Amino acid sequence: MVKLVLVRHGESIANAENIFTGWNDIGLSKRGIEEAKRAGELIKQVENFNPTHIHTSLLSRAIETANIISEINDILYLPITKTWRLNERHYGALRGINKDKAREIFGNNQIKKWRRGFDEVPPLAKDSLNDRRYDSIDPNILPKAESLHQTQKRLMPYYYGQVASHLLLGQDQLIVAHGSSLRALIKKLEQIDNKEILNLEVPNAEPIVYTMDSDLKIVDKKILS
Ligand SMILES: O=C(O)[C@H](O)COP(=O)(O)O
Repeated sequence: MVKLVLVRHGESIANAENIFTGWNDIGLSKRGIEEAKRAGELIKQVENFNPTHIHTSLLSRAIETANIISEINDILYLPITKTWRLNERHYGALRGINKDKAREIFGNNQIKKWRRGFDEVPPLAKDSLNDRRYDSIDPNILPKAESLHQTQKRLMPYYYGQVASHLLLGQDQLIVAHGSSLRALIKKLEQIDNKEILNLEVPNAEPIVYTMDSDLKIVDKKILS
């Protein structure tokens, strides 16, 4: 048996202010730092979880959470990979807008479709991000907004290549990422259909512990809170 643990970052300053974030790089709130510490303590109590690698995004809120969890678990020495493929879904032109304000502008139904639907793409950002953390990525594949489906398409090659490959060797893995990038991954891992995914929420800093068999079939799932 092998374990895969998924954690959404602790509350960010934008989460606290109810603002669409996506690829905007916003740090943890004070509460988010405490939540990350608690997630670290919860992970410490998972029996037989000995990760060999940590995977996170290029966004500070996830990196900070991964660092706090690593410190609490005495695993700061482990290799940590930061990849845009684990970034939050790109929220396009919605980034920076208060979610209640967006409901007033676009209507509740449309906002729900953009936030929780599988194929709905939010309105595109006007410009590509001018941010050197993305310099090494082909500009043709850098998104200006993403549906959950598109997020899943850019994430899964990383999961199969860099995470599942270790799990198949019996090496536990830890992923610290975001609400929608984790929903995209969970949808695939648990084969959740396009209708059911509307109801899946991934709260901040509640570790999800999967135990998998040698074919990476999920035999147990626990959400720690
Ligand atoms: O990017 C964001 O705004 C949040 O991380 C998650 O968005 P959501 O509340 O629509 O899931």
